[in-house]
Amino acid sequence: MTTSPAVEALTTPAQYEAAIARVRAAARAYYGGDGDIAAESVMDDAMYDRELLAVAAYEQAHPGQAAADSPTHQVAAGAAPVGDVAHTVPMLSLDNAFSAEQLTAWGESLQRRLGRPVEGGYTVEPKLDGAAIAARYRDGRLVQVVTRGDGRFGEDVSHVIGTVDGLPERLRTPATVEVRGEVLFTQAQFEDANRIRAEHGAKVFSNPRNGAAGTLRAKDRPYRLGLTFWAYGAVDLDGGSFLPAGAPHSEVLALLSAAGVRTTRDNPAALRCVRTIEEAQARVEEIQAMRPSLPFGIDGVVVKADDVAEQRAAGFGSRFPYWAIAYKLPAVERTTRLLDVEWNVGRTGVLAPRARLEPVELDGTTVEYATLHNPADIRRRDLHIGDTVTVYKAGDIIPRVQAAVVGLRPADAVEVPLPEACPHCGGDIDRSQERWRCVKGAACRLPALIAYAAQRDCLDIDGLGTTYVNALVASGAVADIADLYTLDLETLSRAAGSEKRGANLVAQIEAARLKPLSRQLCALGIRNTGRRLSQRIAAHFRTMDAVRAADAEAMQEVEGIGPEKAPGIVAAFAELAPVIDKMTAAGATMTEPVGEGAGEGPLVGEDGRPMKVVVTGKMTGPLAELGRTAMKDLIERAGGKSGDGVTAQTAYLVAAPSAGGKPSSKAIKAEQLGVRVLTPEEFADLLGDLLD
Ligand SMILES: NC(=O)c1ccc[n+]([C@@H]2O[C@H](COP(=O)([O-])OP(=O)(O)OC[C@H]3O[C@@H](n4cnc5c(N)ncnc54)[C@H](O)[C@@H]3O)[C@@H](O)[C@H]2O)c1
Ligand SMILES: [Zn+2]
Repeated sequence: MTTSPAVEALTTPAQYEAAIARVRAAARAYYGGDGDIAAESVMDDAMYDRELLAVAAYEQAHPGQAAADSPTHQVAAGAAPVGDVAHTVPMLSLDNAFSAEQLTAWGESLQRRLGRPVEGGYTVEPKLDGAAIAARYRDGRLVQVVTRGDGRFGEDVSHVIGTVDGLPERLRTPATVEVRGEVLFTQAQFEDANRIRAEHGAKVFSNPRNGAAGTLRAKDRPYRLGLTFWAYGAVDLDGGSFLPAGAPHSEVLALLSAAGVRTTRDNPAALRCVRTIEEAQARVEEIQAMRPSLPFGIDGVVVKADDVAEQRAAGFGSRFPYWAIAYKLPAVERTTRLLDVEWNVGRTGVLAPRARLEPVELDGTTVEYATLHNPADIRRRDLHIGDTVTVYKAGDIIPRVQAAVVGLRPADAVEVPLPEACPHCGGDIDRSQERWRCVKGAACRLPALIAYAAQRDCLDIDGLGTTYVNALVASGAVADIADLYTLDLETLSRAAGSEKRGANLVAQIEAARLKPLSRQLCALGIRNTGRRLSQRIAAHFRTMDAVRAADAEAMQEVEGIGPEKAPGIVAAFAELAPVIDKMTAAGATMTEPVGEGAGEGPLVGEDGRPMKVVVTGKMTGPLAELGRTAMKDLIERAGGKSGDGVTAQTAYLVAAPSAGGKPSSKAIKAEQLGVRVLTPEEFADLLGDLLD
């Protein structure tokens, strides 16, 4: 699904060495190995992972030429700052899987190592995107905190004791134990941290992970930043009196939780025990679905063998244990180039900047625009046109520009220019607040909005030319679109200069009022929704009430509205609530007649709307040859709509019975929601001759 930045296969020793140098330089910047505390990545993770895979592929193909100190077999690519505190047991990294197939392959390799099936089951827990630490407790008191470092030696960062939520200074039991886990900024802590840093004139952190890693290592900052901890393991240091020998992973974490440490069990995406890899995969998908709503970053899901004896039997490589794997989720942060900053004037006259970017693949979608807040914020982030910037996307929120990678700034980069006059009307700008606005306020855009609404393919009020509109706005008779519907003959005659023209306008406005919902939507002039999209929204929802009730997810069911546009459109409807109420009160039509835009076919519902169909797994029988796109086409030709996830609105789930007899996670969901599940054969029957 996600396309990745291309990395050429390495074919010569020179290319191989150059790739290693790039990986190492990126890793040094990433882990702060150059001694720079507020480390700044020069490559994004997706690119880094691709480069590292290319190095590994070359080493597989040319085993004799692999460098002894290759980043492929060193923790942190051998580039993290190493301290002088020896670890009790090495702190390793994790092997990665990027697909269900790779997770299955890992399960099979684990079985091969054990020489029999895994009996103790697996745990599935979030992979928190922060920095790893080992926290040593003696008799229940936290005495030392150490970073991962190179896995064998770490840095003493005990100065953070007392500032990390979830890592208490005292346990509820006098245990002597080393707790291992991840330290990070939650989203809220990250925003606080950047606010505090801005107040102290310090550079803002480019992302929560780098910020947390830098904060761990910074010993004498004049301010304190709150961090959060989640434990994902422990090392017994008192001969089994706190952690019984042989306690499975899940039980170790339960004991830590009981002792007062926050663990991956105490998390909205909590650790679960499962029996099979299929169940693990289903839980991975659940956690992935939760990701946008989590108040902190995760970059994957970790699956581990729960049983300690099985862990021991599987063993370790130089870089990672064989009994655990990180299922990586698509990147939510990428770096790309800032091409330009555009300024739009909002309905109330606010000047809103947005960044135009070199298109980049982020969390499964291509991103070309990102939010910027206001001029002061642009200056705080020290953004230049031409900069390489980090772009961050949490859930379905519009992506935002986080920071510039100052180290990569080209010589000809220029500070982002700020507007000198209103970009819409050319008038003066009120700069008294952080958000700049046109001094005309709402009146800045109103004449243009009304002229737009009056066009033929919108409300079609032919006689309402620019001069009359300006007169109506200037006299105060019209302050929004809804006011058009309440204008009387006298006011219109005055604006138009004669009673005859006034009467003509009254008749046209009366006709406009009766136009269907799609035209009324168009007249609202919502950014990103032209005439066509207004038609689709109206055909999909049928009533204004349904449109207003739709959240971003529901809005995306309209063809042509993706995760990028949906939140802005939903927000615009909310903002326009008073105008819509006024239009409704003035008698404007707020429904769309069935027929207009409604389809025909076996997948058209009784209400004339397309039925939602979700397809999962490989097709069989008469549909065996059809891939994803062909199935989607077929569903649409039948008048339906294809969707990715099973929801209460899904009409059918088409699923081949799985080979192992185990229902897929979608099938389980369908059953829970009472959605009908059809075999490919049954579905083919339903479609009838559409298949030929
Ligand atoms: N952008 C760059 O330039 C750059 C450079 C180096 C590394 N990286 C990124 O860093 C990652 C590799 O770094 P890594 O070797 O530190 O490994 P990693 O972060 O991918 O995975 C290992 C770490 O995961 C952490 N973790 C979080 N939750 C866990 C859980 N529930 N159970 C166990 N461990 C858990 C542990 O700290 C462990 O050390 C890659 O994703 C790579 O893209 C990026
Ligand atoms: Zn203006």
